[in-house]
Amino acid sequence: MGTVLDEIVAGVREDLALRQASVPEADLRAALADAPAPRDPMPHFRGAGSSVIAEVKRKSPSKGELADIPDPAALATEYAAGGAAAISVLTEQRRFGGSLDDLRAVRAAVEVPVLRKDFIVTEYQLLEARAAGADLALLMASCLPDDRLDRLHDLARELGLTVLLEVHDEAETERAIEIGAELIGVNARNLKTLEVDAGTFGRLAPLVPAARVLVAESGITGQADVQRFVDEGARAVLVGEALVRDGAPRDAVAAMTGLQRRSGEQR
Ligand SMILES: O=C(O)c1ccccc1NCC(=O)[C@H](O)[C@H](O)COP(=O)(O)O
Repeated sequence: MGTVLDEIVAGVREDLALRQASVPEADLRAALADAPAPRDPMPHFRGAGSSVIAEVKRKSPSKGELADIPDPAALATEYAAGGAAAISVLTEQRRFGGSLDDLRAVRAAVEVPVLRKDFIVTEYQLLEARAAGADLALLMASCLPDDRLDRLHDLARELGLTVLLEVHDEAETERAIEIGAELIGVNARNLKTLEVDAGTFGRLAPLVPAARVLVAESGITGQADVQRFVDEGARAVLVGEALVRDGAPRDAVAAMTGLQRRSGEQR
């Protein structure tokens, strides 16, 4: 039997085949001419104190329904007002309830860079991301064999997308370093078992050269968690559930933003 991740990716591929049948790749490439210019999130992540990538997330395989989000643009506007450095939009439909329409709506509403958070396994999905106005795209080492990760990483950069390259163990971290990823996300959630281990970041961060920007992802519930990851070397945190469940998302983002490392050199 396959893992949850295998099942998600299989669904993603089925939905993708339908979209590819209705919008040929050539049309998508032509649409890129009309896409807004990509915005660079790196200066913000390299600034002083913690940055927050605030996520629009309706539901998840690990938790089921999280929040009713009828207007993702309104939520993103609150996040941006709280000081979010970027907005992550989960565009996977079956298990997370998202869409590229969510991403387009968010992109039109905020000035901060927008991340397409999905299970990207083909070139076509990167073209879709850019055509919809994404500034960043997630690539997950756990979903992609070496040669495919290399190709997608190269194409993303050609398209002007900043890649958030997600890792969960030592081998994936080595690959991310080798490939030259500037922005490396350490996901505390094991996507095969869905277990969250907050110790993952502290174990992997020392393997990563200081010039790369580290993002701590998943299971972050508030300021204390952010402070812990900042102390361990994170420049940014990616937060979904805690923000979508919070009645005051603007304040919640503000509380997680700008925290300084309490000891040691800033990465
Ligand atoms: O969130 C899940 O249950 C999940 C399951 C399988 C694959 C991916 C999954 N989540 C994607 C993410 O990486 C998170 O949405 C993101 O890191 C935010 O996590 P959280 O703050 O814990 O909502």
